[in-house]
Amino acid sequence: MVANGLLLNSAPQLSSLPVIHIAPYLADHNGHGRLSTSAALHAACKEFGFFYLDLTGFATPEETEELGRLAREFFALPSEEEKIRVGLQDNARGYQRLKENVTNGKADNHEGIDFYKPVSNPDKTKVLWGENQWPSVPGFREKYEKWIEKMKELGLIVMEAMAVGLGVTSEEWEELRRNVDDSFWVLRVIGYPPLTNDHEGLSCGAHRDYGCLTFLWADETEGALQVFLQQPGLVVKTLPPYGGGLADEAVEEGTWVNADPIKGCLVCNIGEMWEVWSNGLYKSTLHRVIHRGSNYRVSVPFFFEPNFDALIKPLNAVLRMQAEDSNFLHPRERKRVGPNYEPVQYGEFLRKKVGNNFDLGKGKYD
Ligand SMILES: O=C(O)CCC(=O)C(=O)O
Ligand SMILES: [Fe+2]
Repeated sequence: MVANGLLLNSAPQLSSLPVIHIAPYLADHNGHGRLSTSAALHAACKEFGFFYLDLTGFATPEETEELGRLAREFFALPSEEEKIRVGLQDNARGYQRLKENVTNGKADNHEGIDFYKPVSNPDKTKVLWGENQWPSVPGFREKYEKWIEKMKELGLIVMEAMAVGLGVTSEEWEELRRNVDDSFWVLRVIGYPPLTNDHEGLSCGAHRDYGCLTFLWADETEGALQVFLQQPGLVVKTLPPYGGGLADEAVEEGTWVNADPIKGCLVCNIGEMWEVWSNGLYKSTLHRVIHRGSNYRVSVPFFFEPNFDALIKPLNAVLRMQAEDSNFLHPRERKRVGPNYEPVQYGEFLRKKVGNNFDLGKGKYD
């Protein structure tokens, strides 16, 4: 990392990423709990684009530990991995070997399995439109399918809570809900061997998630996931923000901080579609994984995404809020009020992203 021309090698310990409890939102009797969760989400999305979600009352640490155990069992079986390679299906669903995913032109030091929402008319000759490939590890499919159902439910809960935080009317919420009620979700099960000194890339290169909400469970490994927090005065090279085109590095002011796991919590962050909905008010924040320890790290991100045919455009509630705030300028573009983003057809956008994977030298997040 370059800071004021100096190289910083270690990420400072993060103390400030907020922890937001989902329980008050679930067990609300008077509206107060809901409003407090919504207000906390609003503040976290404006400030960081990242937060911890405490799942007490919704899921137990035992459930997530089991996901980790099953993932390890799978990654220890090379012959099983080869049976479900992405190339055997639609080039998106299935197992990707170590270093096969590329971010910012460099191979990522991880392997993983990708699952997507099943489609009703599968055709493996069309990118994204094939069938999921499940490992034969006993219990794997059953436990992961249960987790997917939970994460879909959580996605709708958090979406509603966020919408409330933005002051949407009930009609506006219904409209937004119709864009996410058949989420074209993605689940990744990722295995990270430790980085070796001769590896050119990272465990997972710096990127912004491109969709809606990411719910990440990771094992107890510390110092691996890092989040880029803006901090005036500290200059580092990063990627350009959403809409900034592909890959050229930009200079931003900030610092990389660790987002270590907290038991009972998921790490949650917003993707670029939320940046569009919120007209730039919420940030889709850069993050990366640098795993240098001695253990094999496992993480399981669930990407709660819009419906495939959703049209994503700045929400009226946000435009109202920004119009009332005479000081509002788009945080990055310094533009005046009004929509700062063109509408995005989610499915088309995703096809381009995933299509990139199969062009030489490009990856999921490029
Ligand atoms: O493994 C992690 O901690 C993060 C992975 C990630 O950022 C991603 O898959 O988008
Ligand atoms: Fe990510």
